[in-house]
Amino acid sequence: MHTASMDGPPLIDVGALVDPSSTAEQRVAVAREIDAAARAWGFFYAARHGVDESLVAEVVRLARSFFAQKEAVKMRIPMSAGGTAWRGFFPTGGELTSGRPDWKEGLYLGSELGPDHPRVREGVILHGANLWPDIPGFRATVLAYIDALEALGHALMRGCALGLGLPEPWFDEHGTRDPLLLLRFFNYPARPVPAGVPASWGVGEHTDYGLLTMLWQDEVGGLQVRTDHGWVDAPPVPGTFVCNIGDMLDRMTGGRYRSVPHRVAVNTSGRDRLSIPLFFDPDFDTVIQPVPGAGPGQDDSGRRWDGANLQSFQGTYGDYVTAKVGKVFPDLNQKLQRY
Ligand SMILES: O=C(O)CCC(=O)C(=O)O
Ligand SMILES: [Fe+2]
Repeated sequence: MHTASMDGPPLIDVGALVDPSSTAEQRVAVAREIDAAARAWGFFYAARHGVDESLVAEVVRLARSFFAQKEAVKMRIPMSAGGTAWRGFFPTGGELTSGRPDWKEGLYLGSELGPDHPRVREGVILHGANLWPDIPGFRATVLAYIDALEALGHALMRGCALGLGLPEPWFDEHGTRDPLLLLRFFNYPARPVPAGVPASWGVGEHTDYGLLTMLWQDEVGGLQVRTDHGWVDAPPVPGTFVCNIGDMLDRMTGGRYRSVPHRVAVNTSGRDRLSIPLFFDPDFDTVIQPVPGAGPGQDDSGRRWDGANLQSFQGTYGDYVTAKVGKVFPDLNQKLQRY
């Protein structure tokens, strides 16, 4: 296993997991590397991931053209218009990750569900239609990207299953048949934090809620990962996705695969930083249960950013994420309380 930087998360060639002609032996070899990285770091870089380079480049171009618009144009699709589907644009300072505003702006997207979808009809949070900016090609390209990353997510989860000694399709049959997919475009402005705005981070320390996050980042850098020996950079590596384990996979594996805190420094590079995470999460109705062979997880509340004992969580993924969402977006919380 080579490392992406001297002492950053490992870089893994995941080609065998996405290549239909690979052998079981080749896939097991990749799974072993993912297993080691998920235990030691909770993070790895996925190289040779099979997502078309030109599709990635097109998404990046569209994301940049979205953020380059005037604030008033971006505010034509504010998150407040997305309601409980949790879609749309929020301006810098609009998201509170660790109770403080983050110095970033973002566009929230996800699987496109029409008004007749049963969950949309029921008003289930995080489900619904996107708010599309008025930019040619935006919708088709974003939806193609979500599909491509969904395929990669399933492939990486099959690698996790193999790494855990489970049958390859184990997660497909236990929670990811219809995964919750959330896509975000983030712009960390070069513009400094104005005096009086209490923003100390691009994104404050947090863990991700679901199973697996696949993040594209540009060449600016700023992502940091917590280790037992302090914070370590996860610098940009062209052609890769930074992948990290979320809370639910930590819970399901009894802490064997770790959902590790990370954060993004305020951008002082002099140019804007773009990042694009895709959150590959369990089906909303999945009751989160330990995988076969998972030991009893240890209470890790003393180490966790939110003081929660993840291993004691009982319920569906929907229960978990609903409780979290309201803390990050106070406006949405008010809606949830009414809901
Ligand atoms: O922008 C990044 O590099 C990381 C963002 C992140 O951690 C998140 O959105 O959960
Ligand atoms: Fe994150």
